[in-house]
Amino acid sequence: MSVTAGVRVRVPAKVNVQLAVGAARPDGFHDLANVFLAVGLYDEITVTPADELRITCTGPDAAQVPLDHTNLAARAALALAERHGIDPRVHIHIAKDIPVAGGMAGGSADGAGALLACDTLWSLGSSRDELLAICAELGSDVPFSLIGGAALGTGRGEQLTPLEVGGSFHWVFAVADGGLSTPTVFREFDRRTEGTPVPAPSADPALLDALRTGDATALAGALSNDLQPAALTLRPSLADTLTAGTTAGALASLVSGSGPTTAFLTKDPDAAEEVAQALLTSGTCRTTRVATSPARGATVVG
Ligand SMILES: C[C@](O)(CO)[C@H](O)COP(=O)(O)OP(=O)(O)OC[C@H]1O[C@@H](n2ccc(N)nc2=O)[C@H](O)[C@@H]1O
Ligand SMILES: Nc1ncnc2c1ncn2[C@@H]1O[C@H](COP(=O)(O)OP(=O)(O)OP(=O)(O)O)[C@@H](O)[C@H]1O
Repeated sequence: MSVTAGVRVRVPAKVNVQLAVGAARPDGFHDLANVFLAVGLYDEITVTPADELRITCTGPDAAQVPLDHTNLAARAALALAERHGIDPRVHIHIAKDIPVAGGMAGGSADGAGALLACDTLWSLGSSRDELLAICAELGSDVPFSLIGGAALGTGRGEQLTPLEVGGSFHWVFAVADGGLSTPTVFREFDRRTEGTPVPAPSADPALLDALRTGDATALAGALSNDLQPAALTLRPSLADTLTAGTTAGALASLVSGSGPTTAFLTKDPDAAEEVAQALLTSGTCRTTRVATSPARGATVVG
């Protein structure tokens, strides 16, 4: 009996250490200055040849993941297959560890991972730029999931400039009950800013410097997220989570992307464990995760 080997790809989650949001564009998207940092929480995507395109998912949040062709992993396989005239008959298995609808780009990670895995399985040898172009069609966060590390995303977040990171940063993530819809959070941003001029978004030089030098205290002073007030309006209980983490000794806290996951920067791994424990005890979140950044982008691991 012959066994056809699959391809396994590991893809990290992200936190936005700066998310500067401009006014809504005519296409409904917002121009961003989006400073992405990949964190060491991973989904693993395995693709194997099959009779038809099929998705399965395991992990604590698996029940919330769509298993039809709206799944970003399926969309990635279909987009790549179409471009190369291939019949996308693969089984895509997602071992999901990234919180779903948590503002940590979990679906985007699966899209980028499936794209790299199918490209490898089908021996297409696409260039990084070809893969990035497909990623950008799939979603604003997907290109960053492919490259990982740290990067400034402009346009709607899909135009990436890699950034230097001079050290490790230690994070705690507090996972909330239920998700927040990204479009709803952007709409709330629009409602809050209606009638006031929204400045063009730009990256904060102090923040880029803190990343470059690996200075956690300086990074803590520069963290910012223009979507945070909108996320807090939609989910007021997140304010208690943010307070619980800072009271427990985090250097700084913020909502991760569109939320509702909250992120806490700590000075070292021991402090991260302490903050995670205090957050759990506070009862202001469903669970916590500790992770270090930066992390490598989508990588074939087997
Ligand atoms: C909040 C972030 O996660 C920060 O990294 C991203 O901006 C969202 O990226 P994403 O989930 O990949 O979003 P997409 O799938 O591209 O877009 C989903 C929806 O979010 C809103 N959206 C997204 C990105 C952007 N620059 N402006 C927007 O207004 C739009 O309503 C869009 O229809
Ligand atoms: N592979 C996938 N994993 C999780 N959700 C997916 C996937 N594909 C499609 N989705 C859909 O996308 C929605 C958002 O899920 P996701 O976990 O990507 O959110 P997010 O982390 O907040 O995204 P972002 O940070 O990029 O805005 C889910 O509610 C689900 O319906």
